Amino acid sequence: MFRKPEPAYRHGSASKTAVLLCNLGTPDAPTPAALRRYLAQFLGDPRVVEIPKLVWKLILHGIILRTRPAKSAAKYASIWLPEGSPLQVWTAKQAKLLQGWLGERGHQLIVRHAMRYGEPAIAATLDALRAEGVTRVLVLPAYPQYSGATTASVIDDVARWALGTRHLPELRFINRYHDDPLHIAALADSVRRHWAANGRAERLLMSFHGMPARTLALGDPYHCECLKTGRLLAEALGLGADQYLITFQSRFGKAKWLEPYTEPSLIKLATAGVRSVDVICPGFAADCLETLEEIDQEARAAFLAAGGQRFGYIPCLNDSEPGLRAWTALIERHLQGWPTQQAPQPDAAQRERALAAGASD
Ligand SMILES: C=CC1=C(C)c2cc3[nH]c(cc4nc(cc5[nH]c(cc1n2)c(C)c5CCC(=O)O)C(CCC(=O)O)=C4C)c(C)c3C=C
Ligand SMILES: [Fe+2]
Ligand SMILES: [Fe+2]
Repeated sequence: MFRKPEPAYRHGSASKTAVLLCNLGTPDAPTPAALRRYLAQFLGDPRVVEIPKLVWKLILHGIILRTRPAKSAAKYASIWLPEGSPLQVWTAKQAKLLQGWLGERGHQLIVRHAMRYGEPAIAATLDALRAEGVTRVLVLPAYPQYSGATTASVIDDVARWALGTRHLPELRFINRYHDDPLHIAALADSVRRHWAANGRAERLLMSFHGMPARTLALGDPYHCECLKTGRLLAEALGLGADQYLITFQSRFGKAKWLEPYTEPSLIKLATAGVRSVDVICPGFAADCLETLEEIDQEARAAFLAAGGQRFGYIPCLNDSEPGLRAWTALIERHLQGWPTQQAPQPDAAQRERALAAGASD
C-alpha cells in the first residue's frame, strides 16, 4: 500500500488536539457542472446508495447525472448566499464559533470543519492538521442521529485517510447526540423563540431527512433515533400526542422510504382543516437545500395550496448560542482524558492559605 511521505519524527514534540466538525458537503456553485461533480461523488458513495455497484453506475451515469444536475442547480440558485452555499457558510461559522466557546472554557485546541463530499475535503483537512503537529483528533459528524449513509460515511472517509497515513493521530468519533439533554433544550428553545415572535400554530411538524425504509430492517438505528429526538422535544415543550407529528422528507428514487412523508402529511393536515403549522427540521445541524428550499419553499407552497393559511418555518440551530453550548458540552465530554484544558489556577487567597498551612506551592 502506498503511503505518502511524512515529515521526520521529532523527539519531544508536544501533543496537540483538534476537533473536526464534519458535515455532508455541498456543490461549490449553483451550476449544473458543479452539481454533476458533487452528485457524482455523493451518490457514488456505496453508503448512500446500496444497490449492486455496476447496476447503480449505469443508472447514475446514464440517467441521473444527465438530468438531475440542472434541476438541482436551479434549486440551489434559489437559496445561494453572496458568501456561498448556506451549508458551507453555516458549517464554517460553527467551527469558528466553537473555537471561541472551547477557548473560553480553557481548552487549547484547534477546531476545523470539513465536508464528506466536496471541499474542504476530510483527508486534506486531516493532512493539514497533521502538518500543524496535531496528535489527537476528535471527529464530530454534524448529524444528531446516526445513520449508515451519513455518520458512518464520515467515519469511512477518516478510515480511508488513515489507511494512507503512517503516523496516525489518536482518533475519536462522536456517533450521535440525538438524545443529549442540552441538544434537546436547544431545539426546544428555538421553538419557544419562534412561538414568542410569531404565535403558536395548531401543530408542530418535525421533519427529518428520510432514508430507504429497508435500512430500518437492516439494522440502521436512524429511524429510532429520529423518533426519540422527536418524542424528547415534544416532552420538553409539553406537547400532547395530538399537537405534533414526526415526518420524513427528501425521498430519492422510487423505493419506499421511511414514512410518513413530509409533504403528503402537510397536505393531509390542510385538507383535514388544520390552518396553521410550525415546521422544524431537528435532523439538520445547519440550514441547507433540504430545509430552505424543500421545506421553507416547496412544502410551504404545498400546505398553502391545500388550504393551509399559516406556515412557520423554524430555522436549524445554525449559530445559535444554545446549539453551540450543547456542542461545547458534548465535545468536552468526549475530550475527557485528553489534556486540552489548563489546570484551574488557584486564586491568590487560596494560595496564601495553602502557604500559611505550610503546604509547598
Ligand atoms: C441529515 C441527514 C441526512 C441523511 C440521513 C441523508 C440521506 C440521504 N440523502 C440522499 C440524497 C440526497 N441528499 C441531498 C442533500 C442533502 N442531504 C442532507 C442530509 C442527509 N442526507 C443534507 C444536509 C443535504 C443538503 C446539502 C446542501 O448542499 O445543502 C441531495 C442533493 C440535492 C439534490 O440534488 O436533491 C441528494 C441527492 C440519499 C440517497 C440518502 C440516503 C440514503
Ligand atoms: Fe440527503
Ligand atoms: Fe424504530
